[in-house]
Amino acid sequence: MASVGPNRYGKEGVRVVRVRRSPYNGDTFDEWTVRVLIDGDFVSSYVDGDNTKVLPTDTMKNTVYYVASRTRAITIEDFAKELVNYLIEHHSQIAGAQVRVERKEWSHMVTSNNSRHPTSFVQATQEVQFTTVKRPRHGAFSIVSGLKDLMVMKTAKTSFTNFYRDALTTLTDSRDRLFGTAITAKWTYEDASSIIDFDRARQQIRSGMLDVFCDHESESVQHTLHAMAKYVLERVPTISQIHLTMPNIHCLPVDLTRFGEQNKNEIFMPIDDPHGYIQCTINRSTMTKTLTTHILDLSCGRPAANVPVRVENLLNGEWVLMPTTANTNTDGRAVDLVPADKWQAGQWRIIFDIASYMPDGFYPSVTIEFRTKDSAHYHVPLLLNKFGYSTYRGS
Ligand SMILES: O=c1[nH]c(=O)c2[nH]c(=O)[nH]c2[nH]1
Repeated sequence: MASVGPNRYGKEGVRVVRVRRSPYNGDTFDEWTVRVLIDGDFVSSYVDGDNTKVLPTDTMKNTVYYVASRTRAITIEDFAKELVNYLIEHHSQIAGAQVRVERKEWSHMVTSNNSRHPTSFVQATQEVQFTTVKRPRHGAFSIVSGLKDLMVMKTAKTSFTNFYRDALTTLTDSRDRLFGTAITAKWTYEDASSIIDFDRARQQIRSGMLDVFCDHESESVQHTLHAMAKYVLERVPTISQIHLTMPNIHCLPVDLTRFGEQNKNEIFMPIDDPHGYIQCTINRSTMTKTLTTHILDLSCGRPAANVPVRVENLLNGEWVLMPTTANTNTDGRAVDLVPADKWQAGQWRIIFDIASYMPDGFYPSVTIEFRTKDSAHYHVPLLLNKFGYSTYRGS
């Protein structure tokens, strides 16, 4: 007997261009490619050829255009969330939906007199941004976002030495090779149902990866990949995991002695294939914990979600803002508020910006100052109502 296992279907490659018109600030231009997949009560369509519950994939394509025309979403993640919700809310036979959106970067053209042209755009990079947003009918969103084809190269601080050797090893140590790769990064949001500024997170992740790539004293692709992922996890608290793929696009020095010339490490031959291929997933749970907090709203006995939190350290008599800024999640928590390399014994303060959470409260913001004796994990919560607050050293 044959039985139908997991199945899903949908539309792939729905291409959408969206122009948002603004006579004052100039237009915006988005190019998205969308894939919609649904699962649910569809076994009879496979077994009996019964199409009565089958939402045509052609209708799914139309739904993409319809939701695109109505949405106020700026980010691909928020658009994908709306599309998932629309499909689940309008079709009772759907048990779960997932939407993938890929976005190509078009930016305003800058003309030769250095002004941003309001209605002309250029695609200056091959880089693609993407997201996959999923939700079961009775469950929470999960969101994995990323970018691919981010081409980078470094010509210094890159070696590969002291590697394992056997009888077939011909590679020699190199202390001054080139390191070129096309980065693919995929990260998972910890609490995808909370309000997240997805574009800001993507920007922080992208620039964090590139900062590390530039300055890292690389012993290998593996070594730099890990440093990039760790740095990003420490600075972007809304993500719980990052997966990086970094092919090693070899550039081999050309032997110029055949032509009576010396190669001063300047002339290389790029090799497409074969190439090295390095992948690794780094999870937050395997990392050192630093400072965490949570806010409990005592007026209703519930966690206070989406409250902006920042941390400062007293260094040489001045308060220095830490690079990690966070909003509390739906459990009222904010984790890893300080990057591990900055977490040390000293005087610290957490500033909770509660004005928007409690607009009629007495305190627009609360600052909690405390001293740490070491770089162990500290948990400093805030218990809050409209007219009072308290705190304690938690664990
Ligand atoms: O950074 C590298 N990692 C490797 O695993 C490897 N293997 C190799 O031949 N060259 C390199 N380079």
